[in-house]
Amino acid sequence: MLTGRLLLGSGNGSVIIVRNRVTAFWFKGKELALAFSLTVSFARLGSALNFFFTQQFESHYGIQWTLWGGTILCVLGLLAANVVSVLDVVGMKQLGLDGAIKEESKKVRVQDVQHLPLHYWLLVFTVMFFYNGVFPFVANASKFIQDKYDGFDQKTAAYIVGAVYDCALVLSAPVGILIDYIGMRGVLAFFSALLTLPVFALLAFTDVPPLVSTLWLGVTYSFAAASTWPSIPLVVPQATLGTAMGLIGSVQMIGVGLCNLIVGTILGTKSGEAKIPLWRWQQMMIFMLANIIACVATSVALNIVDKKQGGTLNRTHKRSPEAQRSQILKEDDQKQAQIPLLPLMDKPQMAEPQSLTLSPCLLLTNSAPGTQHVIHQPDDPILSCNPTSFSRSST
Ligand SMILES: C[C@H](NC(=O)[C@@H](N)CCCCN)C(=O)O
Repeated sequence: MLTGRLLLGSGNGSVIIVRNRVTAFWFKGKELALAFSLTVSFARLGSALNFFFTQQFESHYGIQWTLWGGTILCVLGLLAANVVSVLDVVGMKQLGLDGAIKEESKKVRVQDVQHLPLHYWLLVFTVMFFYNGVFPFVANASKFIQDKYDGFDQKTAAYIVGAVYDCALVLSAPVGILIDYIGMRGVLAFFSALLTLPVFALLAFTDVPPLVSTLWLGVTYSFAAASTWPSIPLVVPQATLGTAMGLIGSVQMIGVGLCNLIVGTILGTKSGEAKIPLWRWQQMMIFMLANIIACVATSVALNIVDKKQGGTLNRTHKRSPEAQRSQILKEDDQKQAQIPLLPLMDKPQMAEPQSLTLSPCLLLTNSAPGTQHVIHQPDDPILSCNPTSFSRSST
């Protein structure tokens, strides 16, 4: 069992890192928050389907067929991953970026982790503390509801807990669209954490129906996920994005793992049957609260640092089609006037010969026959590469 779960965790963890890297690469400067939020929605759809159907499937067909069902789903995931991989490679080649990305990635060393910006580390801790309050709670909440409130059987309690993920399933995409338009990632991360505080206080110390708290948590969780994860590509260089995504996932899950151990110690029972006294549940909720308070603190620090460094997180990075079109027209005019590419840069310091910053989303091919347009996106740390491979080139 442990071996199986370790294998599942390592496979699943790697898939998440690659998926995040691919999403960040192809959607940066476009609907990045929506793209990330849709991955959260589909993950939560998986949780909801699992929640509603797996037990019934098992009681009809037995554990062996249920496990084979899981295996078939993994094979489907493998096929989908292959399709994504082909699309990624073909797309990179079409943009002429494949060689440059490989070159840049080769230069990334483990020591580079220490050069990841303060922004990034504050995001890591904001994410870790937030999820420390959510995942261990969701894992134990069904038992809590049965122990604390009268009249809830196991199934009803499980449905009430499931409301956290059902809410995220529905809200993630609209929240992603909103964030793509308004930016405000740092501010929303802060408010998501702040507004999560009452959830645990209500559960621990009042008789307000638990569904209110789980729906509320579903809303703040949707905003927290949609504002934090898509912020990472905005603060780290493209070549270290895979490392940055992997690291944040590891720190997050180490935090959640440790919290699960602490919660286990607080609740003090291994038996699923015995009723756990309310004071123990209250201690657990206070522990969840402490994590969310830490999350509020790190998100405040995140916003302060972000403001000092130009406000990248709270700005919108999505370009309207008009903005993209006017940039193309501007470049066309300059091309006709035989003005070289580099003076197009908005920021003079970005125009150093060794460091040209590009997003694939702003590299438009075929807008004029045989011509590849390279459009600079200001403040975009996505890719540092040799300008000769990217300047306007005839194809
Ligand atoms: C987007 C976020 N993803 C994660 O937290 C993953 N690192 C781990 C998911 C594990 C779920 N059992 C999320 O799902 O909110």
